[in-house]
Amino acid sequence: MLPEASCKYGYEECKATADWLLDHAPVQPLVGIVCGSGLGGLADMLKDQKVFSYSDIPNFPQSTVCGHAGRLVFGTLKGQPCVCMKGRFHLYEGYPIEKITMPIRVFKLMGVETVILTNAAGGLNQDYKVGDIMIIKDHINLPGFAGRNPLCGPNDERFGTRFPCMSDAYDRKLRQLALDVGQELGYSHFLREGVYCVLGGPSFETIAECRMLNRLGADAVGMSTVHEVIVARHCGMRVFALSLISNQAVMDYSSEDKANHEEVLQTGEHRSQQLVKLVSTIVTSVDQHRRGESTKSQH
Ligand SMILES: O=P(O)(O)O[C@@H]1C[C@H](O)[C@@H](CO)O1
Ligand SMILES: Nc1nc2[nH]cnc2c(=O)[nH]1
Repeated sequence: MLPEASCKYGYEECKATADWLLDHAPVQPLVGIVCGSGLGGLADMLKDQKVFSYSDIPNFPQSTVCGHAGRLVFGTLKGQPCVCMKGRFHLYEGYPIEKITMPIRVFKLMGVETVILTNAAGGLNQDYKVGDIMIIKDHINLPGFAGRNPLCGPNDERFGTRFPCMSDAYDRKLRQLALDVGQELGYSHFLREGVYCVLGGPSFETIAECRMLNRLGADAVGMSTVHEVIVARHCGMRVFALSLISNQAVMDYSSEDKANHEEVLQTGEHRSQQLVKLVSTIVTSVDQHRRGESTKSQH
């Protein structure tokens, strides 16, 4: 017997949402940006904005977490048409995993080619400091080990293949571009490259869990991004992702430190200017890169 098709957030619903947005938006976006906890300021960099409340968008989930405003912002960045999610969805909010990632498929159906994801994360790597920005080069999908993968269930070939590759999930050229841009901006002393591990949350990790994750090869731990990355790669979009190290994961039994959401939001505020500068310069360069590629292909 075939498994029951769970079509609640399937192709037709994503297409209806994408069509509705395209009918109402001022631009057709090529770049999609997802703002992490406390990083909603990234949306402010867009010019000529048109803002939609998630509650007004057909089929869209609602934000329930402080630091996630629940607004979709369309606009341009140096002429580049963009869409920015000011607020994302997390497993711990109680949403089905395919609902968390539904906006990524809506991005795809609106014509987005490159997705830039940001998050706040706890630093596991002992060389990292609070306020560092980590370019994600790879991930560990811990919920995926237990079968929680957004691609579980019937595969819709209109989005992508049944068995997508993930060894190249984080675009190498965009990572290099970010390192170059970071160097030009004088950010190299707080720019890192590392491995992000997703957990379900909402409780923060125990000391033993942090030690284990670090030994497994994770440099930072969080509660998001990976599911969105898997869905974005499944449907062929280019992915770039950043973690803001918002707090140091507690790894020492003598420490009095306690992870908390207030610190996460505060670090976002402190680093927001540099993060905006970094992301906006990358987006502008992505455009030049794309134009360069299309000029090349015409010759
Ligand atoms: O949406 P992100 O991954 O930035 O949010 C992180 C994980 C939790 O939602 C929250 C914990 O402070 O921040
Ligand atoms: N799981 C997890 N998510 C975070 N988001 C921001 N900081 C943290 C953290 O320390 N752990």
